[in-house]
Amino acid sequence: MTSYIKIPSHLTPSDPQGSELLARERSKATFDVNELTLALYGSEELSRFKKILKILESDPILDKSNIYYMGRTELFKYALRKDKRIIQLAATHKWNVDEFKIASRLVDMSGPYSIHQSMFLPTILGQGTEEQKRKFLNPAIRHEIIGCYAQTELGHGSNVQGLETTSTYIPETDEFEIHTPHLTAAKWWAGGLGRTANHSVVMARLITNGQDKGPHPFIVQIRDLTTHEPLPGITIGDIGPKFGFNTTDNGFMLFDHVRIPRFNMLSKFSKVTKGTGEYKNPPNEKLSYGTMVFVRSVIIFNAGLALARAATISVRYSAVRRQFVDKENPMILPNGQVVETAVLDYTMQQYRLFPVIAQAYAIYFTGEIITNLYKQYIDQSSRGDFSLLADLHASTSGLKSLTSDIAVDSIEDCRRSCGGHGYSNFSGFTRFYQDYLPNTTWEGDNYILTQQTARYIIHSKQQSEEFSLRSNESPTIFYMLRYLSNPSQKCTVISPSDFKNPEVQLAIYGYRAAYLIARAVDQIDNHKKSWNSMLVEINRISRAHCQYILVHNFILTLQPQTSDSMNEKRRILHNSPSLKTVLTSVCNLFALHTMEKNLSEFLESGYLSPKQSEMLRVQISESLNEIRPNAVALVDAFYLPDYLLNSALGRYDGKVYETMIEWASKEPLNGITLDINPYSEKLFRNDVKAKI
Ligand SMILES: CCCCC/C=C\C/C=C\C/C=C\C/C=C\C/C=C\C=C\C(=O)SCCNC(=O)CCNC(=O)[C@H](O)C(C)(C)COP(=O)(O)OP(=O)(O)OC[C@H]1O[C@@H](n2cnc3c(N)ncnc32)[C@H](O)[C@@H]1OP(=O)(O)O
Ligand SMILES: Cc1cc2nc3c(=O)[nH]c(=O)nc-3n(C[C@H](O)[C@H](O)[C@H](O)COP(=O)(O)OP(=O)(O)OC[C@H]3O[C@@H](n4cnc5c(N)ncnc54)[C@H](O)[C@@H]3O)c2cc1C
Repeated sequence: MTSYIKIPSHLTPSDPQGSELLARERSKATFDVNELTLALYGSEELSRFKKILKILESDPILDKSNIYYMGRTELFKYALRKDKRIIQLAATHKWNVDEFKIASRLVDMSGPYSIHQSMFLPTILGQGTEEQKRKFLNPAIRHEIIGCYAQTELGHGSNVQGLETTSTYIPETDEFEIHTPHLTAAKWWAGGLGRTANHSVVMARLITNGQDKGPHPFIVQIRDLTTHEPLPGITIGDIGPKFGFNTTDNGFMLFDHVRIPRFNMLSKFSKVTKGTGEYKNPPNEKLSYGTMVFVRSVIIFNAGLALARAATISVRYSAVRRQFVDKENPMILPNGQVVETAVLDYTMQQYRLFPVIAQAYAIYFTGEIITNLYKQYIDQSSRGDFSLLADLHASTSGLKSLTSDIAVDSIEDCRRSCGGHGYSNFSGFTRFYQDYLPNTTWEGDNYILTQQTARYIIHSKQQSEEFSLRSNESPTIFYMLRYLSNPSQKCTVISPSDFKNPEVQLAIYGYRAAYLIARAVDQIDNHKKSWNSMLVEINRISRAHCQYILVHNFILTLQPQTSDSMNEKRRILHNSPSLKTVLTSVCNLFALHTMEKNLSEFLESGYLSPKQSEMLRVQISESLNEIRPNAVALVDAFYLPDYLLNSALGRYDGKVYETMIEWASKEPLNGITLDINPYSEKLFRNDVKAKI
């Protein structure tokens, strides 16, 4: 890339250098970073990751050095080029789905084909018959057709039952007619629809024999495969600039009585019979919402990765960045020189950043557990057993909401922890934050989704006679019985270190959640409170329940398991006392910091006393001290390469200042000649100065 300013090459940052500071941090670690990386990825995935990284890093089309200087159109073209390139590389190197996902994660830019891969393919896979998969899935996997997922409309997104687009069965021709009856029925937001897709999953109300059977998925070809023009009766466009996610062409679409064959209704679960138009009910009414459950489970896992990334940038930078000399405890180099204190040594910075490391680990482990639960559901449902669906829907809804909220808040906290440089695109936070942000809205607005979780739990409590029975089936609400059976219990903590006991932590979380649930049920059942009047409480219930799950899963991950049930990753962890020790500190910090952030609810429940809450704060401070020597190593273990981070602040080698000035010298604004005379005729000249 062109530099427009020549930076004097003899200048280096004042000592100590960033690389030296990070090396000192790394030498303090009490555990083997490579071992922890292996425990997170597993040897097979790690070696695939390294292999794919090498390919991507050296590919000129996937070079990221220019992207901070691009506007929307240029960025979109770049995104299309890189999407095509990944597909070509996948074919050359014969990548499977997992390898393809690794490559997409590393290239780290939503693109015109993203929704094809994340929603169009999974919808056909999950909702199509074998015949439909042969017709649509195989060409879609080969990218001979490109699809999108058009569910949301201009007037309705959350209320799926309120969608207005219709799909009416026409027995005479054995077709469906897709139609947009009102402006509010215009499909809106679908990723890839604006300029790219030639097919779409369209969620439309199925009307047959005059009866409205509600929203169902249909495959509709929307553009000509040769000219790429919209097909007759279909109007399509890009919806315009957005807060972020500008590398994807989110689109709108209107249908004017467009006919498609009956075959195109995805019919794995419900069907319309040829000629008679008879409707065959699905085994569970919500199976057509299956793609949302899948994507929500992916969002939970991705929240852990987003937190790991934010923590990596801000922790490394805070180890390099120095401000003021802490007079009571100055930073002294091996040569005796007193230097300014690394901002990571300020306790306030630790209190802001170390909980983010802990959140990343906590959500990573729950992400893995939810991914496995989803696989288990898919396995059972393929045999006609849908018993896990209600619990899976409840837990993925609440956890998607909680984890993406945590991630959005923490990414911004991490960005701010980098001071002024956090505001520069070179921090690696700007597009990352903008593109992450819609995770709190898409696949279900985060506030709305908490109602799904709370409703499931409240129903379970209301049916308390069968509750114990149902809780056996439900892997996520078994804890409630224990606390509901003895509502006057008190927390047993008598000294700060008692808070480190996992049993104590679970009891505190369990009691608080059960208390909120019992109180809401009392309000609804005995005081006839309306659902709407209870929405704030309902949101609290879902969050309390999901925080319990996160803490429970972290503790579970660290507990010894029978070797049979342990996979390679867990075996590495359990065979290493040093890993278990450091992760136990991280787990404690997660549990206790989350508790402190929600202290009013724990106190209100009466389980925790004000005296105990003081001890809690003492123990949090203790946990921060425990983590301090391992902070950089804990983020290094995430193994997020510079190629992914694309951050001057979070570089592995600590060369923050050298990179900042080098990247600034490439700003094209530095290359244009300006006429700043306010009275001259020309506003400015666009000719470029001599290139260096
Ligand atoms: C093969 C190759 C694969 C490659 C894959 C590669 C990569 C994959 C990777 C990545 C993906 C990662 C990240 C991001 C990807 C994509 C995001 C980008 C784009 C975003 C797209 C979108 O946003 S698409 C649109 C999404 N829209 C929504 O989410 C709408 C939200 N609203 C709803 O879901 C629902 O309407 C509702 C849940 C809010 C309310 O439901 P509704 O039916 O209206 O009514 P009720 O509330 O009355 O519920 C009735 C009962 O049904 C239960 N229920 C509801 N939903 C579900 C469900 N989904 N599953 C199961 N059960 C459900 C509900 O609990 C009620 O039950 P009870 O009657 O028993 O109480
Ligand atoms: C970047 C991006 C990409 C997207 N990609 C796609 C895509 O590919 N395909 C697709 O189909 N869709 C897509 N969407 C749409 C997305 O799924 C919806 O925007 C989302 O589900 C929220 O729905 P809504 O916009 O109707 O919000 P609304 O429901 O209108 O929400 C507005 C406000 O009302 C509140 N609210 C609404 N109902 C209730 C209630 N019952 N109780 C309490 N509060 C309530 C909400 O909390 C929110 O604060 C995308 C959206 C974005 C931002």
